Amino acid sequence: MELGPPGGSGPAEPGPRLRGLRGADAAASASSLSRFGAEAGCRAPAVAAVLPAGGSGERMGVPTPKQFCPILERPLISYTLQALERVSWIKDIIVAVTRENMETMKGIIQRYQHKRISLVEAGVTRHRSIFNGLKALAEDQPNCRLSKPEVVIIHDAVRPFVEEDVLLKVVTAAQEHGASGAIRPLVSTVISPSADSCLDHSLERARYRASEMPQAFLFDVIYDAYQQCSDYDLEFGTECLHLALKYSHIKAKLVEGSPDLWKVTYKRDLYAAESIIKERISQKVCVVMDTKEDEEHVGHCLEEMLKTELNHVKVTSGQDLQQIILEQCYNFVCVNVMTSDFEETQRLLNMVEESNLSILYPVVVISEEQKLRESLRQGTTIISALIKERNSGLIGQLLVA
Ligand SMILES: Nc1ccn([C@@H]2O[C@H](COP(=O)(O)OP(=O)(O)OP(=O)(O)O)[C@@H](O)[C@H]2O)c(=O)n1
Ligand SMILES: O=C(CO)[C@H](O)[C@H](O)COP(=O)(O)O
Repeated sequence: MELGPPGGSGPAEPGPRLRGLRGADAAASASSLSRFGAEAGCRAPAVAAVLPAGGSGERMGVPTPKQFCPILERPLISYTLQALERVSWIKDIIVAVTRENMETMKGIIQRYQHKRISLVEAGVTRHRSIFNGLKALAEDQPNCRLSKPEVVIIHDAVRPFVEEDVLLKVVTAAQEHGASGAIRPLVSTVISPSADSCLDHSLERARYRASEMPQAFLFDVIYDAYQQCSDYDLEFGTECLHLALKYSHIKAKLVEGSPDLWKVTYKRDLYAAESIIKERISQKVCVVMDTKEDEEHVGHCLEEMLKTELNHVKVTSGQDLQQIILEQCYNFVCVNVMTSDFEETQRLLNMVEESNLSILYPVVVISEEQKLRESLRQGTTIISALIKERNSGLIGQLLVA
């Protein structure tokens, strides 16, 4: 078992530019847990998360385990970690990975500057991987820098679209009921075949639900259950809520989850995940103008036109760039009207690269006011198409219209 930040020194700290917003985010996020807790009549608990990431992804049918498969050039697991890291009240994130993928995982943590992560060795089944994660959090582990949380979230590494609201709901429900999990309506009816592959019986679909993730538990409830459960459970079990019921006699509170909580399982799920990510990061675009006056002319018109295609369009001067990057905008359009030396554009490129997230940021440069004025509609169509398509071959390119 490996504990503590991977790679000795752990992932690099964010630069001072990034710290400000994260601090503000953290405060807002932490208070959301206390507020939520207060509304539900509970106090904010200490929370950690365990992410099983030790599978081989057989059903995906590709050699790389699915959690390491790239989506827009970034490994799937990195999106899941990012989703959990955004939630500042999750103190520790324990990821279970196989020994052979330990270095790959450390590389991902380093590359994407993931925080609050500890690695443990995965087991041969999902339940065994989760159990290893829980053991790392239990108080009695020697040389362990982690402390036992009151509530532990369990979430598959291959469910990247988990939002803070559902995490809050399962954590608060776990605090009250001992266990909680996200559910979804069934898409297909569940039937039971007989030995000769004939229908034995079918279930009434409306009465059943699909069990999804995240799930949350009072730590002692789920840890006790894992300590008591049989080898058969650890080998063939698929449901943590069931272990809490069977061994700790806790009936989990079920919480309605969003459709995006599904588990990436087959190859087509990677394409679906990519589409969702593209859709999300295409919604915000920042148009950087090189002079104030232009905002009233080309910039203003461009902004208005882009708004017909994209949700959030913000025109800014180059001075505000740092703030825009802090707000995690993923698309920049530089309009160089007054100059042709691309100084401002180069500054933007440098900042985007330094922010270490550049892989997701296409940069589009439109030059020459006259041309842009003449074909504003065409320019808008090209810009929106580039942003929505996110062809990796165009990332970081200077496109001169
Ligand atoms: N020994 C295992 C098996 C699975 N998992 C993790 O459990 C989660 C959900 O499991 P599943 O979707 O079944 O993943 P795989 O086992 O990798 O997929 P498959 O069943 O297709 O092989 C995944 O994040 C997976 O990495 C794990 O930590 N340890
Ligand atoms: O949905 C789930 C929770 O109930 C689990 O993700 C699922 O049970 C994992 O099982 P498997 O690894 O066999 O796909």
